[in-house]
Amino acid sequence: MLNMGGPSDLEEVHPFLRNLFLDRDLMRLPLQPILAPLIARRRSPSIVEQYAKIGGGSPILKHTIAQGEMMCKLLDEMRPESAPHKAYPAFRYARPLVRPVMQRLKEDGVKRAIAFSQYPQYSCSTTGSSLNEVFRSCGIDRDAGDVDWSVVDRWGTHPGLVEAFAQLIQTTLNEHWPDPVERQSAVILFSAHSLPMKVVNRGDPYVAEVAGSVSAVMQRLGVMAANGEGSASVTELNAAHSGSNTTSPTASKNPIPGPNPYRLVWQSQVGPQPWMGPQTGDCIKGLAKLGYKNAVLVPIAFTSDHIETLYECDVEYGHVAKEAGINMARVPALNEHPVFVRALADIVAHHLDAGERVSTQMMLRCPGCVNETCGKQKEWFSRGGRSATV
Ligand SMILES: C=CC1=C(C)c2cc3[nH]c(cc4nc(cc5[nH]c(cc1n2)c(C)c5CCC(=O)O)C(CCC(=O)O)=C4C)c(C)c3C=C
Ligand code: FES
Ligand SMILES: [Fe+2]
Repeated sequence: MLNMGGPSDLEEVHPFLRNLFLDRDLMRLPLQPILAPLIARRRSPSIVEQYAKIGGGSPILKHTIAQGEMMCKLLDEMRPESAPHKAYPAFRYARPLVRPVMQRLKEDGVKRAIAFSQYPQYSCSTTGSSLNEVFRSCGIDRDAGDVDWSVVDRWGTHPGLVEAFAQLIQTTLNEHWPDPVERQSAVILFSAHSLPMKVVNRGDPYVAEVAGSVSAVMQRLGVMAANGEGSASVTELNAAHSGSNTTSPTASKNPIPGPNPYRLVWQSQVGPQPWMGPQTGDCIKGLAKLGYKNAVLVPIAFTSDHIETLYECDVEYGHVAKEAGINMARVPALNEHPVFVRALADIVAHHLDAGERVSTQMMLRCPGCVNETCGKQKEWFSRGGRSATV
């Protein structure tokens, strides 16, 4: 279960940031081996403060272990022919790091493994970086035994993922806005970690794939609305509209039944370079200026809680919304949601049934890619992780 990971305690913040700034698949810096620890040291105090405010560390390992155990239990029932299934969290920047995990696979005598990216949408800066690290650990160093590899690299429109998001959004809307007119007026802001424009323009598929997830979730919410399971029915809206003195101009003028209005927005950009926009914070302020009163924030590109949901969304954007006069709710991260965990098991079961080593889409490098490791890694995985010619 490949992911970036997060510091489990405050002590791990510096090594986590150092590993992140050292990652040449994520960013290229001059004199990187020297600069990375220095930048990490400079950024550590403010990041330590953020992790201290969310309970002293990232909960990502706890969630990944729980998701893995639940997924494997389901898989053992669904696919006895490949049982027992076992999940190994393997993180890019925090413990358990990819390299020692590859060593454990060897010690455990594993013969068949799936590199299962836990990022639903593919970016070379996230999934690509993790796959490159697996390749470096096993393909180049050959320190992980003789494992037959395949890859699950993207699943941003899997029906189970879409269903879990749609259910979580609908529940949040229902709970946060008991009044159907107010509820219907809430703007759904799908917020994803941004990408530098340099990466987008190289042909990285992430931005388009996140948009694909958003479309699929909105389509599902539309079906739920049509079936009367959605935000508000026509009768409900008409009844509420006739007697309502709602504070939101957009709500009282236009009570259309159906899914809510929505936008895809981007968060967490760092540094002075241009990044994909519009930025989440600016959008919250902009909506307030346009007269909107209600918004719901959906973390669409990460599967468990982390500093971006718990600190940036809840603390920072919570503050922005309050200042701007927006009543904002945050949709919970997927974490151990049963529909989501079943989706993980279903993705693996289908992958095993299909017998495909890598997806066609994974084999296509970014048209602007200049990172040779990407090409070697893809070739290596397409051969099942065997006989690398490096
Ligand atoms: C799908 C999600 C993410 C993408 C895409 C992504 C790209 C990306 N990130 C940086 C630089 C930084 N990211 C940092 C933290 C961070 N990044 C993500 C997710 C994605 N990044 C998360 C979830 C986190 C937080 C970890 C946590 O524990 O919650 C940081 C460190 C924090 C900081 O210093 O502000 C940096 C730096 C780049 C350059 C990039 C694409 C090229
Ligand atoms: S950067 Fe996308 S394939 Fe290399
Ligand atoms: Fe990031």
